[in-house]
Amino acid sequence: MTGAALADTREDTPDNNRDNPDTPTPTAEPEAAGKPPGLGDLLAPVRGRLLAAVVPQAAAAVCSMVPFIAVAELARALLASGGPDEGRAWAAAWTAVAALVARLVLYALAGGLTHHADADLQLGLRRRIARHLGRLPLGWFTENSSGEVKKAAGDDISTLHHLVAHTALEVTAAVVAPVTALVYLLTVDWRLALVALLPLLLGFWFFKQAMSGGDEVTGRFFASMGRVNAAVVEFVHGITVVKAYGRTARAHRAYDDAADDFAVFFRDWIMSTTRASSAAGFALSGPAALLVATAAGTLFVTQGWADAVDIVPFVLLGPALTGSVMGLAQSGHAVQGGMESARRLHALLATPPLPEAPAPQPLGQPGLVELSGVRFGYDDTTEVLAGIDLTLRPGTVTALVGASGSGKSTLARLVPRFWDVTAGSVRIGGTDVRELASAELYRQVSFVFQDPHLLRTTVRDNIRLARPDADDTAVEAAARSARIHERILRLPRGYDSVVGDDAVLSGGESQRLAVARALLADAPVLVLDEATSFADPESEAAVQQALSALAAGRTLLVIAHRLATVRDADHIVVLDEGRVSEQGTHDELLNLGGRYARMWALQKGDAR
Ligand SMILES: Nc1ncnc2c1ncn2[C@@H]1O[C@H](COP(=O)(O)OP(=O)(O)OP(=O)(O)O)[C@@H](O)[C@H]1O
Repeated sequence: MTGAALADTREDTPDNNRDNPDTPTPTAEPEAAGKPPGLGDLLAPVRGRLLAAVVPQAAAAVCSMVPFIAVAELARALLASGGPDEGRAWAAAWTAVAALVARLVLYALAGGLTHHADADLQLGLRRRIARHLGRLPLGWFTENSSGEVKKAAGDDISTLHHLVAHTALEVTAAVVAPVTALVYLLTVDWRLALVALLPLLLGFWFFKQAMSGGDEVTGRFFASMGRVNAAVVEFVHGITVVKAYGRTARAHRAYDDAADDFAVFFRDWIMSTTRASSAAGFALSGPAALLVATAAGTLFVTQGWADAVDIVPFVLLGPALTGSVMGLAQSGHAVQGGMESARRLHALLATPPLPEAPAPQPLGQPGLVELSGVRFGYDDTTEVLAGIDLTLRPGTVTALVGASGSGKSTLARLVPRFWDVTAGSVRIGGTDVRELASAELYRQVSFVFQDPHLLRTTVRDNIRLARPDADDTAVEAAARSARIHERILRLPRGYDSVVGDDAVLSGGESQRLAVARALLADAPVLVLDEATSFADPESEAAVQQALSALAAGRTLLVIAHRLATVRDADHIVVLDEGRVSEQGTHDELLNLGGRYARMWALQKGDAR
């Protein structure tokens, strides 16, 4: 991906500002002092609307009980001992109709309010995340997988949808409807009403039994499930190695063991909770409520404690007392899921961005890159670069070579400010990269790394990503220089072929496409880290030659493992454990007879 292209997605700039105390500290999303932010903080922007939605929802829940109450009253009016009361019967019927209409309107109002709030919340969160991602150090993206970002920006925000749009309303209805029924039943016969509550109390008790040790069991469930998933992922990822080395049976066994452990745990868990949860389910079911209402009603009537007609309301409304409790358990799960998502979203939003210089400085001589006293470590314990002084001049190619792990890629990535130095400075055109506006920085530096990222669009648009207005001649010239033009012409639709669709490219071809893209971006500084490593030696040499020709007026920093491809570089820098151990031209370094000369002899021997 070219720097110029990335510039569009970034707004701000330097973190790790240990060297630069004047620069403001990174502005991660604020957190309440002492308390980790949670779901409540995330929902704060829509809290008012959610509360406003609860009012019509509560009224709708009352209205949902009114038709049952009306039917009960209708029965009592028609079956009254003094004969049918026609006026009361009609009043009950009309009340039922009015309540049904009101319920419809109120539900729509409440649902509209929460869905509106949900849409705003999602939009706001997605914008915040996109803005925040654009301000994170580029290095953050090398350490955090796109899967994690997708989970937060996509899945976690979607999880919040159910919570915001539905859960508050479901909980309100699940509480208000039974309370309405209970209040009415208390007015009919308070003794029978208390008896009708028995299934609810029993159900709660059994439910509590079923859930005992819930946190511990849930923890074990996820741990066990995690082991199964890890075994599957390991098996699938390593399938080629596993097969090639004939270890299929062993890899299978790891998966079998994890699956067996999970099966044993799950069986024990289900066995231990099945009885209690089934009993809870039965106690809270409609038939149990009916059974209690009719049995208690029969007793009351036969004992002369109540009129037969007063049993009707209990038969009609008894099931409503318990019907919504199981739904409440589901809502509990939704809240738990929402809290988990909120935690992840907050973690992402709390990642410190690179601070942007308050007053960005203008650029001096474009293309001049100076590293002075550069020290850097990914953590506080290990120093990867231990004092680098280096000048990359416009019009020259500088090659970084050295053993694996000597810090070449780290050094190259400090130029486009993937991270900030721990000490020292990186200057472009005389200005510290921390003092440059990020858009300016990415106009100055393009980079191509070993694993180029191509977008699922036409080859042409992939090449002109950084300069969408570039004409076809310019695109083709860049492709020619990167030695990929001929290959593109052989694609089914040439430059209009779509990557991943009818443009299926090898690793080396993708890299050359990325090089073409970087060339077209035309930044004064070009950083290439193993950018042609997948290419065969012949085309790698050809691309490197083309790049050298293009170096006129540009500053090139090249990392290549094959020394033959950089022997013509103007300046070769040998890194050893984070320090420059030798530097000079190919011939100078060979004459020196040091590390470079040994590496060269070794690679020449290999080549023979
Ligand atoms: N993102 C990272 N987080 C933590 N440590 C890292 C990270 N990237 C590299 N390192 C460590 O920093 C050291 C230097 O790595 P670097 O990739 O810069 O070396 P290199 O010379 O480019 O190696 P190679 O030639 O194998 O690519 C290594 O010890 C590596 O493990």
